Amino acid sequence: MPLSSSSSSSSEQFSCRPPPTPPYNPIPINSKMDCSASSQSTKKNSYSLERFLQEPASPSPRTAHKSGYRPHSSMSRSQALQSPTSSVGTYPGLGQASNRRPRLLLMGQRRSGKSSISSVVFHKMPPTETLFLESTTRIQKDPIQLVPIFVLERGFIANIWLLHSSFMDFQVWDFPGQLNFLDPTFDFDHIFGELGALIWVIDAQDEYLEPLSNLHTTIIAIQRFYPAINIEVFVHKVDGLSDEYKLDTQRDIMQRTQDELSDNGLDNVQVSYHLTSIYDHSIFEAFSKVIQKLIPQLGTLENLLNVLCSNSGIEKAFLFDVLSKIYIATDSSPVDMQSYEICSDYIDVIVDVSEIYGYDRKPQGQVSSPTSEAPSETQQEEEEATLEASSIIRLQNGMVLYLREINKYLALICLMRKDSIERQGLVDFNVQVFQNALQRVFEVGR
Ligand SMILES: Nc1nc2c(ncn2[C@@H]2O[C@H](COP(=O)(O)OP(=O)(O)OP(=O)(O)O)[C@@H](O)[C@H]2O)c(=O)[nH]1
Repeated sequence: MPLSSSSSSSSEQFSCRPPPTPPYNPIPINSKMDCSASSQSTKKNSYSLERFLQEPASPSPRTAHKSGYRPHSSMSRSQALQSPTSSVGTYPGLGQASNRRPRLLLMGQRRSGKSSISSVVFHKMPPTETLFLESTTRIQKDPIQLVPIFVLERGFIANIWLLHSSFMDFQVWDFPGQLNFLDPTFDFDHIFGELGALIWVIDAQDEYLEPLSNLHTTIIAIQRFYPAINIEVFVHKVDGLSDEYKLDTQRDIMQRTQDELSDNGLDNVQVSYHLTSIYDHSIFEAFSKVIQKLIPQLGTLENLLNVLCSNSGIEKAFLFDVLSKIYIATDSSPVDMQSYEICSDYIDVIVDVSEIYGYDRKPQGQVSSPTSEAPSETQQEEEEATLEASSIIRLQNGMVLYLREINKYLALICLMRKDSIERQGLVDFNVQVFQNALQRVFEVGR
């Protein structure tokens, strides 16, 4: 939906790093990027942006975008809720390796909040409604995939598939707290084979020594056979705790885990810890980090975002999955919670506005052929079919939020100073280059 709003809102306490030195440049379209380089590097190497722009070959996602596109924003929230699909996407690298979806496994003691996390993040359940969730008794397998039904209905499978093969495709398994996977009746391989990440949820408001001991047993058991699994510990329900107590709890859990693993000769196991709550953005932030680790092209995405930021006067850029509000990549400057929160809230604003004022964009192929009676109307329809949603919000503290729809599921949200948006043509151009590069990166991955 071509959406362009310009409004003012207040935002206090905005901490951002100082602006890059102007003048900012258009991203040189013949610059090269190292797709395998570390995320910190913005060195230019093996992928030419010019090549991204000029290679004709296969039908480009951009064409697909034009021809089979329905703006994400025009999909109603209720549709999103009813759909079993979320939009974190299909990530070809992972899927291709095994032909099976990588899994995120949620484990932890009973009532620690596993089902609530899954419902809030992937099904948009309001946090307060999780109070009525019943205890899980069987393993819940939740496919999070992105070949949405309405794409097939629209008959643009080939084009859209290209577009959608760029995202992640995985399953979230909710493992009931009362089940013991070490029981010989459980198929260990079925549970842990193909696992991308094990998310262990600990209720920080409850006694956690026993769950912690179960976590240690689990890590020790899976390390022998599946050392590549990412182990993520969510120190959950921290909304009721003071800042000091939260950090103390996290520190204690880390220390005990480290000691236990060292005692068992597992000094090098990488365990990540996140303080989370479904009542604020922390759960989305934590999931963003978990999912980013499963995207092999993360370094490339970060490099592209770094180049975009440094050439356009952007302070912080996030590539968001709109439905889940998980960011799949950001530039390599540190993420501060306030920036993330305001960008995440911005998505809600845009989705709400689009639900009211959005409309179905006709795919290019369905735009009626020009007639002598109404040529201008057809032209307008064609133009609308090719426009991405975009929006700018000016904040009272001099910062600007810039949103640009990248494709059906992804949106780029940038925070910049007011003087950077004065060169909006330049920013738009650079974002377009970034968008094309992104599509090519995913095509190459496919
Ligand atoms: N305060 C607070 N409560 C939470 C949070 N997350 C979940 N809860 C509450 O914790 C309770 C248990 O949540 P569930 O999601 O059912 O827990 P579970 O781990 O799936 O439980 P089992 O299905 O028995 O394994 C619910 O009443 C939730 O509302 C949180 O971040 N903060």
